[in-house]
Amino acid sequence: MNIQQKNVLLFDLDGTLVDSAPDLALALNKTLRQLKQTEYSQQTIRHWVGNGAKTLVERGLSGSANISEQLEPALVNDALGIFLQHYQDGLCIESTLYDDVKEGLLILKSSGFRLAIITNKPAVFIQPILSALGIGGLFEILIGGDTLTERKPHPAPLNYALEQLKVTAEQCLMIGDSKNDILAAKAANIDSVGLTYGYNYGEDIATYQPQWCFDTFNELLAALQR
Ligand SMILES: O=C(O)COP(=O)(O)O
Ligand SMILES: [Mg+2]
Repeated sequence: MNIQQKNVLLFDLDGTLVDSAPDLALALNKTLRQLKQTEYSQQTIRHWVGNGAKTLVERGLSGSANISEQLEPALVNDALGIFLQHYQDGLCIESTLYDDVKEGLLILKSSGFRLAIITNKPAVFIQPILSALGIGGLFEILIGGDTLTERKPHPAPLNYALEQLKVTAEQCLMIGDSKNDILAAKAANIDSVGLTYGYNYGEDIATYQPQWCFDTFNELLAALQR
């Protein structure tokens, strides 16, 4: 289907609209320090973002994107609680919208597109981050990694969005930076856009074959408006 025939845009959050890695890294390193574990650079932690808070904490404790089988569940549990508190206390200190996101979303909204957020981060953080960055009132629904029992790359959050918005898969476009977004979209029969500037574990998003790839938010905007 042609990209101009889409009228419902399902946006991923981290790495797509918001460069949230600085604050995720700050909170993770505070957690690791408190637990007397090794800390990591923001550059390293960027490659660990994308599967929600618990996985990020497990990767931090493992020092790798591959989670160690030796991790103690009690340590993970403690670390997750500490991390969520630190992140809550500093949700938007260094996080920023990517270039042209605010202006672009306002144009899309006023041109009649319906907008939704489908992220893997805990739902409780979504609205405060959107509000802090000045894009709080634009989205009809906000779906987090804990809204349902399944999260991206599972198609459930996308199917749930279709139900809530009462729209068809054909009307929708999933827009994300990570393979989780593209795989979830394919499993839900929704066309997708891969944005190349976010976090995808250091991999090229084109490898996952979204229908379209763009290097900037403005290129996406231009394609939707053409
Ligand atoms: O917080 C994460 O793990 C990633 O969230 P995202 O799904 O918005 O990219
Ligand atoms: Mg993302």
